[in-house]
Amino acid sequence: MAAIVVEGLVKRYQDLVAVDGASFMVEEGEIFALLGPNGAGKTTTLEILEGLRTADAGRVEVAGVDVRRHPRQVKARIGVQLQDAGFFNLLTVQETVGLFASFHPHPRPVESVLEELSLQEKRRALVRDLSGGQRQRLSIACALVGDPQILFLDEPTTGLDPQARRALWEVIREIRNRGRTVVLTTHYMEEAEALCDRVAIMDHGRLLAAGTPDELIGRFVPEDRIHIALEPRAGSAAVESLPGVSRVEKGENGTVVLVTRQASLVLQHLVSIASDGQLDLGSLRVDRGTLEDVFLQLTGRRLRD
Ligand SMILES: Nc1ncnc2c1ncn2[C@@H]1O[C@H](COP(=O)(O)OP(=O)(O)OP(=O)(O)O)[C@@H](O)[C@H]1O
Repeated sequence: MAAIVVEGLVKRYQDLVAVDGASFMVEEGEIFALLGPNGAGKTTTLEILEGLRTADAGRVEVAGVDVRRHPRQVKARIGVQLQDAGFFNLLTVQETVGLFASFHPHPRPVESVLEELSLQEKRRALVRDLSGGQRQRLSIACALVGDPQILFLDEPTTGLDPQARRALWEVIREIRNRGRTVVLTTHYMEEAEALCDRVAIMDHGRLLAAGTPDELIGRFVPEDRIHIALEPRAGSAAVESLPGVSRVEKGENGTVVLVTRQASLVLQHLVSIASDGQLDLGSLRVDRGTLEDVFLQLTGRRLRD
């Protein structure tokens, strides 16, 4: 069953169309990302799903409930990560999660949520003494303590160092593995690729494409690039005519790049002619397309220009 259904969503701020007819679905039990640059309309979309803003047009169903008609019922089923400005600096971690637990009719035990977020050892620490990564985990703990079916995270890893970011990915995967649905926003392509089951790419309020990272890469950047360093005496002629090679480009440091939609076929042939002694392979690397390339293909520009 779908956890979320969005159809023809439109939101305007005066003359600006912040969300321009977005339609997508989120399946139960998946990690789903709205991915796009600053100003793409991700937060606006998320806040409409959460019942915090009203749409100008379109239909939004969350956990089977129409958000516009029954916002309270929706709020009882979701968890929303607040930015840490909402915390009291002089409360401890345990007191903060306990406070959020008191807002819900059937909260989870505070202790089990602290454990899930690896915050047990910090339970007596004051909020003001936490690191950036610990604050992010605390804000997720507060969103989880009400035992929501669907968890919303707005840019959960922004500002974290790579290690804290990876630790948080693990936490988010665990939440999914416990059968919950996670909807997040990010402008990190590699985060969406590594963490999310499905992504929707947004730009200027429009939803450009949605699918698993593999589907999007397969659809929009179907070519792989096989970089090979040939020993000086080997000519590139032997590899240029291999079956499956669409074209040959020059790579860095004199490498030859075979562009192909059939990487495994080309690799088999490469290995076979190398073992026949017809080719002396120095080194070999296969580059697949990335979501960054998908974005470039769809918009003509890089995400982080
Ligand atoms: N309350 C508001 N009033 C007027 N314009 C707004 C308001 N909120 C957002 N906008 C505008 O709507 C557009 C979409 O903003 P939104 O915050 O949804 O984008 P975003 O993709 O979440 O960006 P970011 O990654 O920077 O958070 C932006 O151009 C923004 O300036």
